[in-house]
Amino acid sequence: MRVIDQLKATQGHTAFSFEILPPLKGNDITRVYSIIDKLREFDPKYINITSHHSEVQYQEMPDGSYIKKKIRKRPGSVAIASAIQNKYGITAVPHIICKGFTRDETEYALIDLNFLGVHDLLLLQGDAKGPDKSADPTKINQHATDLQQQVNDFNRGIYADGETFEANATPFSYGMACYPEKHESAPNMESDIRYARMKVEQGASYLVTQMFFDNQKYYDFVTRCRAEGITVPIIPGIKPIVLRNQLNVLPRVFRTDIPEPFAIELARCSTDEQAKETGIEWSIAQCRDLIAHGVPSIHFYTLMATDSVRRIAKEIY
Ligand SMILES: NC(=O)C1=CN([C@@H]2O[C@H](COP(=O)(O)OP(=O)(O)OC[C@H]3O[C@@H](n4cnc5c(N)ncnc54)[C@H](O)[C@@H]3O)[C@@H](O)[C@H]2O)C=CC1
Ligand SMILES: Nc1nc(=O)c2c([nH]1)NC[C@@H]1CN(c3ccc(C(=O)N[C@@H](CCC(=O)O)C(=O)O)cc3)CN21
Repeated sequence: MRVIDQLKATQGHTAFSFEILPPLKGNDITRVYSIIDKLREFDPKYINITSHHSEVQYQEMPDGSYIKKKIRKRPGSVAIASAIQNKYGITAVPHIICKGFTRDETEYALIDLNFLGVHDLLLLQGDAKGPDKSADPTKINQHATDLQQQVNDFNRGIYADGETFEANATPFSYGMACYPEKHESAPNMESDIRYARMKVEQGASYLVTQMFFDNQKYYDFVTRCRAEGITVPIIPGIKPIVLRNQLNVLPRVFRTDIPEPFAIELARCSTDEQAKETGIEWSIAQCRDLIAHGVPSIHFYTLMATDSVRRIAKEIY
């Protein structure tokens, strides 16, 4: 069932979903299955699979010179999405990103996903991992809204080069990202919400938030979006903190505030194990409050935090 239909079918119960990363190149899919097996009992309505483009790295040669290498550390999002759907019968949502992929490459991924019966996507800009000077910007989608146009065109039977084909009987549906604390490159919140509204007007059936640790920021953001005419579900994204240094890393990398009481508790932790326990408690409190506010679903970012997500889910579902 499509994500949006899953969200509509919750009948007042907050649904559970989570996001996984493809294994590092060289590892097999059993790593993915072991995460899903740990979280399956909480009835995930859908599972997101992140997408990672290649990164440019310089490798030192024996003679002291360097060669430039493009390395894709975590390939396989399309295949993993299909494998999950077939093995578990759970809706898989592969991420499709702009950065690092030409429109042609994206088109081939859409064609493969269509053949595989994976019809839910999350459309994102993606993070730039070092400048790739060989990439031709005219061949790459710049913003998530450009990628969205490509998917909409594909749904209508128009390829990236303008050629037409008989549109697929089963079009893609998709969600997109939003930022309760503003995206780092947005000049102001108004502009960020304007683009969020554009995403919805042009076809996003729901929005999922960047991680946040202060629910009030999420509630205020939802109120503002509703006032701006955004009516689709806005799914809160929750990241359990598992490391002491995330107190400083997450605000720097994701521009998300850690509220003072939580920051004080984390600063008091002398081991990562204590930070993990503190993170679990904070997420449980956050989720209980979100559920009390009737959110349709909570989406968990599981990276390094599968055990935490399991313990949180046990408490709240
Ligand atoms: N679930 C997930 O995995 C999530 C991932 N992210 C990540 O956050 C990053 C940003 O992704 P998106 O939000 O998809 O990027 P985006 O392209 O929608 O937005 C990036 C910035 O550009 C602005 N913007 C959007 N469309 C524009 C347009 N047509 N013209 C000018 N400005 C425009 C936005 O307001 C924002 O400031 C990515 O790295 C993504 O992977 C963020 C939240 C959740
Ligand atoms: N900008 C952005 N990119 C993403 O890939 C992304 C988001 N936002 N938000 C939602 C989810 C959550 N994601 C993530 C990704 C990494 C960590 C993480 O824990 N990273 C490491 C290193 C961070 C760094 O230094 O780059 C950490 O120790 O915190 C957490 C959540 C992936 N997704």
